[in-house]
Amino acid sequence: MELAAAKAASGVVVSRPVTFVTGNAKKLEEVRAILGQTVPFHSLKLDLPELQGEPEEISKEKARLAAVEVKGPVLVEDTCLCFNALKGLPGPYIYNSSPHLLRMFMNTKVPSCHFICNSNLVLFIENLAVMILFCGFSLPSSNKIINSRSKWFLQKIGHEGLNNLLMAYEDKSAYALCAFSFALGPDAEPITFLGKTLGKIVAARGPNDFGWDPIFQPDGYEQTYAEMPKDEKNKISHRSRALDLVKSHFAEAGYIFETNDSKKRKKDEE
Ligand SMILES: O=P(O)(O)OP(=O)(O)OP(=O)(O)OC[C@H]1O[C@@H](n2cnc3c(O)ncnc32)[C@H](O)[C@@H]1O
Ligand SMILES: [Mg+2]
Repeated sequence: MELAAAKAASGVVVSRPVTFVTGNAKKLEEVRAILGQTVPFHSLKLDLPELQGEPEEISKEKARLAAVEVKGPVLVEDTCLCFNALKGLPGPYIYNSSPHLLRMFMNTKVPSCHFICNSNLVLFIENLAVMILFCGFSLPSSNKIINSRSKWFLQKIGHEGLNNLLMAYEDKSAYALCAFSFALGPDAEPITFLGKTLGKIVAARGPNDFGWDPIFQPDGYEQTYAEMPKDEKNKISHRSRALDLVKSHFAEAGYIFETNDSKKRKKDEE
């Protein structure tokens, strides 16, 4: 189906550059460095609701909504950090939760704390409650379940909290998953490109300037994402793997982007 869409798009004239919709400056920095000149794009911050579900579906729906807003070609991205011991959670919910419920929980002492001597068990129960709260809260909207758009979870429990979620498990393995979706316009079905990097969750090391980079150590490396030079992360990251597929798609589809110059030339020739 997606292949057919790509074939049908071959040689399609696109009237303007792709709008990469994101509100995350660090993400944008990496996308710029990885894509270079291969895909003509500019960026735009739009506050879009994010569907609850599988990463691919969240990303696709985000592209549909973005294309309607932009009325043109859009690229969107959704990134997850998934813990194998927790069957893939936090996953897409790494940054989405209800601030009200979370704040309520953070300010409430678990009653059983007074009676349980094993502090690891207390921590485990607290973590479990956090997981239930942040995965369980959703609002029905337009027949779809849409997450509360607030971005508090990572900020609230931090790197240490994310490590603590795995405290009761020996398996610290995890993966970073990136889902880009591209839609030619509001009427086109988005195409999704996935990139995955395997690794493990470690105590935070390195500069704290991009999300969970300090606690993710990719397999085969002694450094966390945060400790790596940027160009090294960009060679092996979930984002670069997904963007390699985006680049191949653009190369194969042969979209023709009209620039202001080419539009002017065409007008002059007429
Ligand atoms: O506007 P969008 O593009 O959605 O930006 P966002 O910041 O909401 O981004 P996501 O929903 O895709 O990402 C969820 C969280 O994961 C973080 N994140 C995304 N990519 C990351 C990376 O490569 N390294 C570390 N953290 C990352 C990001 O900062 C968020 O806290
Ligand atoms: Mg987001």
